[in-house]
Amino acid sequence: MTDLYRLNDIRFLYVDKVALTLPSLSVKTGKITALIGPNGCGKSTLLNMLAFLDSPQQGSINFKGETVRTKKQLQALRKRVGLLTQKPYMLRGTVADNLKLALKLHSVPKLLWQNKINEVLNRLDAIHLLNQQANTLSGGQLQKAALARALINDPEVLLLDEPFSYLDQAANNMLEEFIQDYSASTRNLIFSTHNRLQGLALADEVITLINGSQVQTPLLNLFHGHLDNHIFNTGKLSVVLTGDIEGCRHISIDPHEIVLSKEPFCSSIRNQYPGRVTSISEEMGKVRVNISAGEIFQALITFEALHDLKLQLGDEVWVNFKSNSIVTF
Ligand SMILES: Nc1ncnc2c1ncn2[C@@H]1O[C@H](COP(=O)(O)OP(=O)(O)OP(=O)(O)O)[C@@H](O)[C@H]1O
Repeated sequence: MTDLYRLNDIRFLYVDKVALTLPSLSVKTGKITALIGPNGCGKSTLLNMLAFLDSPQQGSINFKGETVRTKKQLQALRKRVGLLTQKPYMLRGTVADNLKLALKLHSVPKLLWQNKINEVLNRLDAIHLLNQQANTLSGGQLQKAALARALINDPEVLLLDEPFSYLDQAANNMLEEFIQDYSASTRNLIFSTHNRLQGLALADEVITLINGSQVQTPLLNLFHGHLDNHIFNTGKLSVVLTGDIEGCRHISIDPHEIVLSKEPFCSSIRNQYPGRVTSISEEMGKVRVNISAGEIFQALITFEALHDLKLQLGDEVWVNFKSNSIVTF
């Protein structure tokens, strides 16, 4: 199946500051894709590019097999995607007025407007906002109204930039359900979040960005620090690395690669740290255990392992991982 997007050799700059460097990046068709990474890593910049609002200074974007070359193409493609920006902006007038304008810009016959507006607002449980002035909406209501606007023309791709930012628990749950239902309808959805666990839990595919580059790690157990002679020092603990590594600034350890034990291992594992269990929760059929051991580690273990270890909150436990399970960048 053709990729939804294929980006090649991309460089995006704000004046002379490089915001994105992506040698090759693909987004699969019919999936929920999460774009995760810390503040300032380039998520919004990438989403604006995927919405065809901004073009990179270098490289090419291919959408559904079509390589974008001209301004005319960009303008046409903009209409095929829906973007919910991080800080949505609505024009003066009611929510309905804003939705009508979105329909008008897509040349939808007037006859269909009311039905479409009611349908999209009902879908988001927001029909009560229909006649509310846009400038009186709360942060969460504005988010819903803007999501309705992004959805109303049934886009081929829905792009959501940090959609959970201003939501209370109920609205957060509603949006999570919306995203999960969206996947069932085989539409394409890409959302950005700095909440790694939310991204991992909701998405089929995850794209992780650090400092404008894609990294092949889920960013769990991500630690920053300095490398000195195969010892990576985070300031709170020292981690032994092996192999030919030069000047890395970050390490991450896959939570599946962390082995927990009640006693220290007498084995070749070089990285062993005593800690204390700070939380235990179920996650996607496994058990996530957080351990405070200098740094906070997250381990994903089986229910059998939890049972065998008889782990409880507050228990002392050893965090163990092999040097070759550490990703450096
Ligand atoms: N208009 C702009 N002019 C100059 N620099 C910008 C501009 N917009 C973003 N940047 C810079 O580009 C980098 C990427 O920003 P971007 O907004 O894409 O990151 P982000 O991952 O979406 O961040 P956040 O999670 O805080 O929204 C940052 O260093 C940011 O300061």
